[in-house]
Amino acid sequence: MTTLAEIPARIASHLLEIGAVALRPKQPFTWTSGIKSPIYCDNRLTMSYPEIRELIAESFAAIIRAQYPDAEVIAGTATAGIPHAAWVAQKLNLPMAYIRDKAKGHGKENLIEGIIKPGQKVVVIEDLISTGGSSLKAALAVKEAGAEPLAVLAIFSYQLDKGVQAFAEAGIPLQTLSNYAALMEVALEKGAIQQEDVKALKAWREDPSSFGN
Ligand SMILES: O=P(O)(O)OC[C@H]1O[C@H](OP(=O)(O)OP(=O)(O)O)[C@H](O)[C@@H]1O
Ligand SMILES: O=C(O)c1cc(=O)[nH]c(=O)[nH]1
Repeated sequence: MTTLAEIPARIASHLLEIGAVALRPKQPFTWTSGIKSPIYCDNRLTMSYPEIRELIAESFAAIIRAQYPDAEVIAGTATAGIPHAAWVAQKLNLPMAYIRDKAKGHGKENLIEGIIKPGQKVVVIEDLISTGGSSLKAALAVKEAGAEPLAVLAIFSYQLDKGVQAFAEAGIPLQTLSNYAALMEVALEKGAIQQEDVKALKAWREDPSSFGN
């Protein structure tokens, strides 16, 4: 049995094992925020591993049962949060919705798909937090629908100052199953990265916006 305290290392270890974490310092990745980064974490790969996605869903569900027992809707962020939200909603026998990054340009032109009613308490499920921009936008959409975002839960956070501050300013609780610190520790232990990689990543994290420019 895994205790809650073991989850960050266990999830980090799984992400490394399935090749979700890529380092590419010489050919930086472009993140959704426009930030150039020597590291990319593709949590979407967890969908393809039933035992890992089950651990993720059960961990999210345990947090919601313990801390947000009033949750009435589980809402995924499009696209990578959607499957995890579906598995959590199924476990908790709660309604599920998802929130697009922008309203659909045709059909019903919805931003939110599924039902979120005014006054309902909503937990937002995201796969990853970099700047927090995407998930906070989703939480804002929940508010604009007249509902209450109780928290954002995500699989992984880079723990960047920008993201941490954005959540604090928005007054929305953020909880993640794993994070950058746990990933670095496990990756060093496993020999997946070397001390010099950690040093280079540290320099990038201190000023991510100017990296690769
Ligand atoms: O915290 P942020 O700076 O907003 O970055 C994190 C977001 O970026 C990724 O989504 P992406 O835009 O790549 O879209 P996807 O979910 O459709 O893959 C990820 O799934 C998060 O939603
Ligand atoms: O910020 C992003 O766009 C981002 C970073 C990352 O490591 N993984 C991901 O899926 N998106």
